[in-house]
Amino acid sequence: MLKIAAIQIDLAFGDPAVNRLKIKNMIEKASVNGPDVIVLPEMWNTSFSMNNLKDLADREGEPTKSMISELSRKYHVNIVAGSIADRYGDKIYNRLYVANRQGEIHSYYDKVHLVRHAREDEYLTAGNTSRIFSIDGIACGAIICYDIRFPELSRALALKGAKILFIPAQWPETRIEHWKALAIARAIENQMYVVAVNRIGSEFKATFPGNSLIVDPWGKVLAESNCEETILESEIDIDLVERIRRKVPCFQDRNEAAYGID
Ligand SMILES: NC(=O)CCC(=O)C(=O)O
Repeated sequence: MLKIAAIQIDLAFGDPAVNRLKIKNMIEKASVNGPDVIVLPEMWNTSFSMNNLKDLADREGEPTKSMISELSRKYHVNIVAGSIADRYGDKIYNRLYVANRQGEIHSYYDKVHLVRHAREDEYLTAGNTSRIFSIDGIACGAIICYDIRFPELSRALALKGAKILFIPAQWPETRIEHWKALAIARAIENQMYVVAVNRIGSEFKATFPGNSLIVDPWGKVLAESNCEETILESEIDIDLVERIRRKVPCFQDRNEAAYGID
């Protein structure tokens, strides 16, 4: 069994120092119950403070990487460090880092689909690949928020062997039905666990209702939060992935030749 702890919080707009402190405190709090994996929400250092992003974003992952590395080592826990605004030269990525229990940052993922209707693409550089990473020997993948609308990306991760899909987000209340339905759909169609972590609070005209979810590969919601600051916890049985893939063998019945996709 793998114990998941998803951190659902409000974020301070454009104030990385305040957000870092909050994240640190929440990781400490979550660690009390001995989780195997802690998961953080999207763009938790700066939030979507786009006009100031060049100044506020991390530089090549710092100081976030050092902080996450120290905390994962201290609490002997894997951390899927949500995503942060991360500047490399002139480019800023919406980037997720992964740390293991030894404090090694061993993988990262850059949000592939930027929200054009919210002008994310004017400030951020999109990623161009999906990545598999290991958590205690289990193949996992991550996508970020809007990426959930593109089933091809989650499917690519499933085909590469992912058994757990992590989805940090800042998903607004106005489209919350989509969030829940899509999280469950990604779990069912790929027969994998989905850990979908949203924030709460509000920014400009958007309100974020939380509704973080942990969904099993059958589509059953194991844990769901409402609109408050919380640590959403669930234990997951990774063997269930194979049991369900044997019972309903969709992956064996795929017919790529018929799909007409290169
Ligand atoms: N931060 C996001 O990617 C928001 C995505 C969203 O609101 C939507 O897809 O709807």
